[in-house]
Amino acid sequence: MNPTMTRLAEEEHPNKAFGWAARDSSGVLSPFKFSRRATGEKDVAFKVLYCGICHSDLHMAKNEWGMSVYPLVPGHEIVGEVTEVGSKVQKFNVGDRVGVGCVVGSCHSCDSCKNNLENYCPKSILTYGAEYHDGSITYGGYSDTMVADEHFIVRIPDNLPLDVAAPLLCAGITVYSPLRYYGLDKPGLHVGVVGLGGLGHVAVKFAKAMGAKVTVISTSPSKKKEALEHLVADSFLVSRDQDQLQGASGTLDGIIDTVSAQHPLFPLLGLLKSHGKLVLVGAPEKPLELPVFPLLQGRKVVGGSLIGGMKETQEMIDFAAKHNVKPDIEVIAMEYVNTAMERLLKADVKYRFVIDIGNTLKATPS
Ligand SMILES: NC(=O)c1ccc[n+]([C@@H]2O[C@H](COP(=O)([O-])OP(=O)(O)OC[C@H]3O[C@@H](n4cnc5c(N)ncnc54)[C@H](O)[C@@H]3O)[C@@H](O)[C@H]2O)c1
Ligand SMILES: [Zn+2]
Repeated sequence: MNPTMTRLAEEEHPNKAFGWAARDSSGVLSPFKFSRRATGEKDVAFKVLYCGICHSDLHMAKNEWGMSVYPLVPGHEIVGEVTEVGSKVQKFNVGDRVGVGCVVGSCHSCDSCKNNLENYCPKSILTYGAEYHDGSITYGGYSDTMVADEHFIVRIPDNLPLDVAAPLLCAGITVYSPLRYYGLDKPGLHVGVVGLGGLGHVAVKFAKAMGAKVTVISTSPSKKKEALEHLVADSFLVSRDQDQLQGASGTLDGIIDTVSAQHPLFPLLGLLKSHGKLVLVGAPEKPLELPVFPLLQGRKVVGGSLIGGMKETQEMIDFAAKHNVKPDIEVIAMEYVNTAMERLLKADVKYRFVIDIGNTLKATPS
C-alpha cells in the first residue's frame, strides 16, 4: 500500500483506531491502523462489539461496483456500547446499546431528508469508503471503535442481543422498508422471497411477522426443508422447475428479490398476480434483462429499494424486538473474515456472519 495513504489514515484524526481493511480488488482483508475524529458536539462514539458481514461488503471489498476506495474497512451492520457523547447529544448516554447502519451523513435539507429518507439524499454519506463532511474517508465497522452523528445512531432494544441485532441494521431495514412502502405488509397477502441469504431469510421473518403468506423461491432444492420447517415459510419453489413455477403462476402479490448475481426475471414476473410488484433489493454488478410482455399483462410493477431512512430503521428494530424477528447468525472471530467472505460467495452460511469484534479484534503492537 501507498505509505502516504497509511500515514494519512493513521494521523489525520486524534483518536487511534484499528480494524481490518481490503487493500485492492482481491478483496483480501488484513489488519489496518487508522484514526477516528474526536467526538464532535453532536457525535456519539462507541466501542464496536459486533459487526455483520453483508454481501455488499464483499462487492465493495472487490470493487465490483467500481466505486471502492482503498484501503477499505467494510462493515455497516455495526453495534456496540457508547463510550462518549458530545455536549449537544440529546438522545444517547454513555453505556447505551447502539448501532450504525449504511449511512452516516446527509444534507438534512433536501426533500428526501425532510421526509426522513436520508438514504435517498443525493448527498448521503456511506458508512465506509465515502468522503465525510470534513473531507476524510469513512471507515466501517470491521474495527474497534466508531463515531457518528447522533442522527445516524439507532438504539438497540434491551431484549435484542447485540450480535443478533447487528444484521438488522442493513439486511433488516433493506427488506422491511420495501415490504412497507410497496404495501406488502398487510395480513393475508402472499409474498415471495427470492434468494435465501442474509437479506432473504430476514425478509421471510418480517413478512411472516406482518401476517403474510410467504413463498421462498430458490435455485437450490436443498433449502426447502430448512425454509419450511425452520423459517416457517408457507411454501417453497425451485426457480428452475418449470412445473412448480407453472403451478404457482399468478399467485403472488409481491416478491422481494435479494439475489446478488445475474438471474432471469421472467420466471418471477410470471408468479405475480395482476398488479403484483417485483421489488429488487439485490445489487448484481451486471444489469438484468427485463422482459416487457409479462409486465404489460396484468399491469405489473418492477421497483427497487435501498436500505431505509433513520426513522424507519429505528421503527424496524423496535418492530423486530416486539415481534421476535431475530436473524440467524454464525458468530465468527475477526481472523476468520477472509474465509467467511469465501463462504459467503458460495452461499455457505445460515444466514449471516457476524464478527465478534469485542472479543476477537486484537490490535497489533505498534
Ligand atoms: N438494496 C439495498 O439497500 C441492499 C442492502 C444490502 C444488500 N444489498 C444487496 O443484496 C444482495 C444480497 O445481499 P445478502 O447480504 O443477502 O447476500 P447473501 O450472499 O447472503 O444472499 C444472496 C442470495 O442470493 C443467492 N444467489 C446468488 N447468486 C444467485 C443466482 N445467480 N441465482 C439465484 N440465486 C442466487 C444466494 O444463494 C444467496 O441465497 C447483494 O447484492 C447485496 O449487495 C442491497
Ligand atoms: Zn449491507
